[in-house]
Formats: sequence, structure tokens, C-alpha cells
Amino acid sequence: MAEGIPENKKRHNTSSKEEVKIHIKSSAKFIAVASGKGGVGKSTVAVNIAAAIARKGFKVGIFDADVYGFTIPKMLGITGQPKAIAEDQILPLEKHGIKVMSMGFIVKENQPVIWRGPMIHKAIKQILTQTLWGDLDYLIIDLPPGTGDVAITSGMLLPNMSIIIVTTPQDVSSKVACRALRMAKKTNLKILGVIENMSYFICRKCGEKAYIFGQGGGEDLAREEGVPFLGEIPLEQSIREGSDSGRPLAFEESDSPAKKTFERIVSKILKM
Ligand SMILES: Nc1ncnc2c1ncn2[C@@H]1O[C@H](COP(=O)(O)OP(=O)(O)OP(=O)(O)O)[C@@H](O)[C@H]1O
Repeated sequence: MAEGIPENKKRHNTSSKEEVKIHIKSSAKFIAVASGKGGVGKSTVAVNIAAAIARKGFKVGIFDADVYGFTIPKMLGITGQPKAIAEDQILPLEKHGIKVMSMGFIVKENQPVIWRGPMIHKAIKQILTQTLWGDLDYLIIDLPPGTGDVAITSGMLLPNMSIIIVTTPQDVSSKVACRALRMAKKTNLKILGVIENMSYFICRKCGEKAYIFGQGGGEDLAREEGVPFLGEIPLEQSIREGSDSGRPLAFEESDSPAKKTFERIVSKILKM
């Protein structure tokens, strides 16, 4: 048995791809955003990357596969439910030009999700294959934190899915992110790189950078694992406000350091 991967998950290894039909342009690229720990800003990064890619003129969708903490609809200001236009065909919702499907659309609000692996596999597969994604250039997948079934299922179903690992600078975060990164390696996913979020705070008065959560955890992780380091996103009020108001910072005409960092990261990703 592969070290660190439980037997039931090994059987779902992405090397054993499942033949499914996804209703999306054949050249579309699939980019998953993962983290080891929860709360490191994975969904925030996913939504801002999608927005920055959209601003460059590409057609983008987001699949919010975070079964346990779906937040993408709120971060994009989406309310309502997607429409089924046939028994097995669903039109994704659209906001700011981004098409969105969320596991949250099939779970009752305020109900805990108590799904076992096979149920998760079935639900992810159903949403991915029934959604009419259309002519997207990129589909961003917001995975739940950790190394669980959703990541493995998504990797199995989506051809050539690549992955970005998000961490904060602290040891406790980068150590757990390392596990997610190694799982991605073991399941043969292409790793686009590591993004460090909440890297520093810029004092409004003196402009000095304060490394509140320590420094360099993300870059060290990338170097030790031999994958690209994509960038450091500062802790910035406008990021949180953008998510809470339903209009991600990356859409704004702003010269904030965080927005510029998202742009630089996306320029790197688009070349990969
Ligand atoms: N760089 C940042 N600056 C300021 N606030 C941030 C930043 N990154 C994330 N946040 C805020 O931190 C909170 C958690 O972010 P988010 O929901 O993206 O984390 P997550 O890792 O996806 O969490 P989960 O584990 O629940 O999926 C949100 O309120 C978000 O607005």
C-alpha cells in the first residue's frame, strides 16, 4: 500500500482515470486549489485567481467542491439555485462573468454534511458531469482542506487536473500543506506551485511590513518539495471586504499589493 494513503483512497488513485463526459470545451484546463489546514484562505485565493484570469479575457468557471464549507457563492454574491434544463443537465449560475456550481446547491442550508467516501464520489461526479460548463478556458476547483476523497475523485474525473497548494507562513500550516502536496504527487497531479497567503501586513501609517504569522513557510515548502513558489499574498482588509461583499478584490480597479500579487500569480499560472 502506498505510504500515507489509506487503502480505500488508493483504489481511487488518479492514475486509474474514470471515463466520464464533462460538458466543457475540450481545451479547457482544470486547476484545483487545495490546502492542508482549513481557514488559510484557500477559497479566497481560488475566487481571486478566477477573477484575475477572467480579467485577462479568459472564460472561467468555479466548481466549489468544498463539501464541508462551501463559501464560493457568497464570495461572488450569488444567491439562488441553478436550473435543471433536463433530467441530467444543469445550467451553472453566473456572476461577474464567472460560471459557478457549488456542492452547497445540493445541501440544505445549516445541515451538517455527513457523507462517506462513496457518497462524496457520487455527488461530485454527478455535479461535474451534469453541469453544462460550456466554452470555458479554465475551471477552478475549490477543494475541501486536507487530503480526502474530493481531491482524489476530482483528480480521477478531470483530465490533466493540476493543483495549487495554499498555506499560511506558520509551521503548523505548511507542515500540513506538505501532506496535501505529497498526496497530489502520489496521485500524479501536476503541481503548479505553492501560494503563501496572509504572508504579511503592511502598516497603513508607516508602510512597514509586519510578518505576523512568521516568514517564509510557503517558500520553504515549495523549495523542499521541488515545486514552484507562486507568491506571497498580504493580509489585507480589502480582500476580506471583497469576499464579504460578493465582489472579489481581483475585479477592482485598485493598486493594492494583494491585487497586484494575484495578477502576478495568474500571469505565472497562465504560462504553465
Ligand atoms: N489575505 C487575506 N487578507 C485578509 N483576509 C483574508 C485573506 N485571506 C483570507 N481572508 C479571510 O479569511 C477568512 C477565511 O478565508 P477562506 O474562507 O478563503 O479560507 P479557507 O481556507 O477556504 O477556509 P475553509 O477551510 O473553511 O475552506 C475569510 O473571511 C477571508 O475573507
